[in-house]
Amino acid sequence: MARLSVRGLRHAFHAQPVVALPMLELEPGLTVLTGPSGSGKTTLLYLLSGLIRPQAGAVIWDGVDLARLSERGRDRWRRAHAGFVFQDFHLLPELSPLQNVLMPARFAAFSARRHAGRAAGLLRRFGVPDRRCAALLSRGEQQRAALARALLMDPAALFADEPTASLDAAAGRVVAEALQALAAEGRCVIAASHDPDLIALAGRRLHLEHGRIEVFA
Ligand SMILES: Nc1ncnc2c1ncn2[C@@H]1O[C@H](COP(=O)(O)OP(=O)(O)OP(=O)(O)O)[C@@H](O)[C@H]1O
Repeated sequence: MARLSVRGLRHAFHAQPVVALPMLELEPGLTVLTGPSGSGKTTLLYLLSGLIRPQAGAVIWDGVDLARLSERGRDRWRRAHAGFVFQDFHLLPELSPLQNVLMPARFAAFSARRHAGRAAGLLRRFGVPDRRCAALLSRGEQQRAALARALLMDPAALFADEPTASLDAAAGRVVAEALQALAAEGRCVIAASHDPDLIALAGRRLHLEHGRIEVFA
């Protein structure tokens, strides 16, 4: 079970403060980051997942401070502990859904064959049909395939940037409910979103505005 502690987190672009978060403790559950465009939601997601190193402060996952790791160390941490879902899926359209889901295994010590059963199980779980290539999936199916890919290595932390923004309301609700179910299984799921359905399912909301962050339980 993942636990996140943030202390004195600050990050600025061109001397313009974007993220200032003195303290945050997160246990497994669904947390949504809200706020107007440009308020720093994506930047905060990147800081919490170690994609960028903060200029000040600590981002501690289960005792490991990502801010003290090298870029390679953070890469290694992400491969073992983090999954990512993006607004536009980021699937490779010419590969099958199964091949897409297996992508994270290419860096793993085990061969892709060891992961094939788990990948197929995840596609079944999210109701993604077997097609010749991912480009033939509906948008909702593509995002569910992306969710399956994010879960291949069974990460304790799942990060999602506007995961329902490219979907219609019905497909978006399916993805939002899947994120809630994944959080209920003991993961820290952190999603930036404007989607009222997803926000309504969150156990916690962080609202970003003018560099300030308010926490709503
Ligand atoms: N690499 C960068 N270099 C310079 N400025 C950046 C960089 N990344 C983000 N910013 C700036 O930081 C601010 C916050 O951007 P960010 O993408 O985190 O906001 P957001 O809340 O996710 O916005 P949106 O909802 O539009 O995606 C913006 O003013 C943006 O222009």
